Amino acid sequence: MGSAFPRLHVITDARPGRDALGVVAAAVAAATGTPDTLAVQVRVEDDVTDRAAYEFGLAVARICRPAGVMVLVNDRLDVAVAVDADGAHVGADDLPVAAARGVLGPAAVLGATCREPVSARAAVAAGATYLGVGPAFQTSTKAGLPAPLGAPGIGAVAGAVESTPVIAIGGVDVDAVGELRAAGAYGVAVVGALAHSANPQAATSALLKALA
Ligand SMILES: Cc1ncc(COP(=O)(O)OP(=O)(O)O)c(N)n1
Ligand SMILES: Cc1ncsc1CCOP(=O)(O)O
Ligand SMILES: [Mg+2]
Repeated sequence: MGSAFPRLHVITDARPGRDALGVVAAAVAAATGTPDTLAVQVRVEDDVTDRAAYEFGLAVARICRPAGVMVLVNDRLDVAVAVDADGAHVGADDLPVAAARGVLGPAAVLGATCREPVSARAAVAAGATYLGVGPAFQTSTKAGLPAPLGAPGIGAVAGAVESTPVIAIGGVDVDAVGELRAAGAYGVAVVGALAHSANPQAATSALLKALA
């Protein structure tokens, strides 16, 4: 893994019947030569067993590690440790940020979901190294979310935390990257933009180019 924090976070599509590993392999192939531009976040459905999540995380790590691509694990810190991931991502229903930092240790990458400046500053103070902020726009891959923040809402959080990278998530496609970056987002996280693409490698290349 290189020294720069990745601007593109590809999150595995947790829905049944999806070729999640195929998308990961395509994304990693698109990042050949620039591995530190990409992170892959292992995200599974809540009802997936820890054993299955672990096996899936190992399979993702086997694709990412040889290529030098960062691996993060959503929610399940034990799985993150067990597969020797670079870090993890937590939200409101997961371990608190300070507790997650305690589990992962000082060197790990730790992301926290935030939607507004006050909780964003608190997450950084508690040990978050990046923030996942959204939904930026309407999304079809996660239900029950609050109203979209739009680029201005993303920018409000980015302005509140200054040097902590803000990763915009939710309904993000390549056409939205410029607007989100202009608002202050450091990078973006995507599920559907790749999972719904007929050519996830080309879609990743386009996102990486827009983020460069
Ligand atoms: C980069 C990034 N941002 C936000 C999220 C969402 O995390 P969370 O709010 O805990 O929701 P779930 O993903 O666990 O359903 C994320 N995973 N990654
Ligand atoms: C996990 C998560 N949190 C907010 S939106 C989302 C899913 C990703 O959104 P999209 O599929 O629209 O990229
Ligand atoms: Mg979560």
